[in-house]
Amino acid sequence: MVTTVGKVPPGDSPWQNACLVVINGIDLGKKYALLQASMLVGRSNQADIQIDEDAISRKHAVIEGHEGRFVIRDLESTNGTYVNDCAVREHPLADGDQVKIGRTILKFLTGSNIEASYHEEIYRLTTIDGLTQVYNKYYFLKEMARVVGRSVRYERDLALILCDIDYFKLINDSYGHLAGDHVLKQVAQHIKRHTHPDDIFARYGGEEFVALLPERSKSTAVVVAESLRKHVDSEPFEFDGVSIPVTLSMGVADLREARRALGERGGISEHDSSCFALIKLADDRLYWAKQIGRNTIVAG
Ligand SMILES: Nc1nc2c(ncn2[C@@H]2O[C@H](COP(=O)(O)OP(=O)(O)OP(=O)(O)O)[C@@H](O)[C@H]2O)c(=O)[nH]1
Repeated sequence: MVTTVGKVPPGDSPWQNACLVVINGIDLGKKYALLQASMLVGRSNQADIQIDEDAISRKHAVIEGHEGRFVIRDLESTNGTYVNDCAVREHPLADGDQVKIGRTILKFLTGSNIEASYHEEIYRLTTIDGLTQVYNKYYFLKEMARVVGRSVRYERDLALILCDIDYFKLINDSYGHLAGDHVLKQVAQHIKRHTHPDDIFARYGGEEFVALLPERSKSTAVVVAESLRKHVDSEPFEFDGVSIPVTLSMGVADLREARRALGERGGISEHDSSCFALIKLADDRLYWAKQIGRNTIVAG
């Protein structure tokens, strides 16, 4: 039997219908078609999938394709290769799997309509944060404008919680970036569990999250925030068998007080400034929560 290793001519390849798309990290949205029987992933400029990131080894992993099946193999890299958050030495890839090397996440796509899947994925990238899989800031601000408009029109309550992980840089520095990423994902899941399906919750920045609570007063939002704060404070965050202490600081505000602070009334045109005023009020309070010692909530 003769096995041909090397470039497969486009059009003849059962592998042309597979690719990796960067969903987190440098070159977001970049697509790598898996056209060769063996593709090297690493920092080296010899790599077929070259990712210039410190946390990635020069020859980090290899993806091998045979008869439409793909396997990823770690090449004894320093920081490991992960598939769907599990460290792997060698692992078959299935459609939708997320491969993480260093800070980069690549999504494996395969199937008969790879272009459609790819465009769907690109659309997801405009609304969903690749690391935490919750909404991103772009989506949040768009939705917030809509919800604020409705709350003003019908004079309904609307509260906002802005939440920041304390000393997150120290977590990265002490336990490594992979541990930091793990904490971000866990915190996102905790917030999700503490919010209502009608709430709009997003990753707002590096280690900052935001939740908009329609038809809820500030006092209700404070109860939600306090329960979340306590939960995260007492919950063990574990990564690679190591326990990481995590706490949150939060600023809480509501639309009525934000609009009072703005000194405006009625009309459509000021929705943008109402959004801005609400975020600013919560952000000022978050700043105070940090100043007075962290692991706390400021709401007024
Ligand atoms: N692991 C990881 N780190 C990130 C990510 N995004 C941002 N960061 C890091 O988050 C850190 C934020 O640090 P700072 O803004 O100094 O805040 P902090 O250390 O949390 O300090 P306080 O907010 O004052 O308690 C920076 O070191 C960023 O590099 C990410 O996606 N993953």
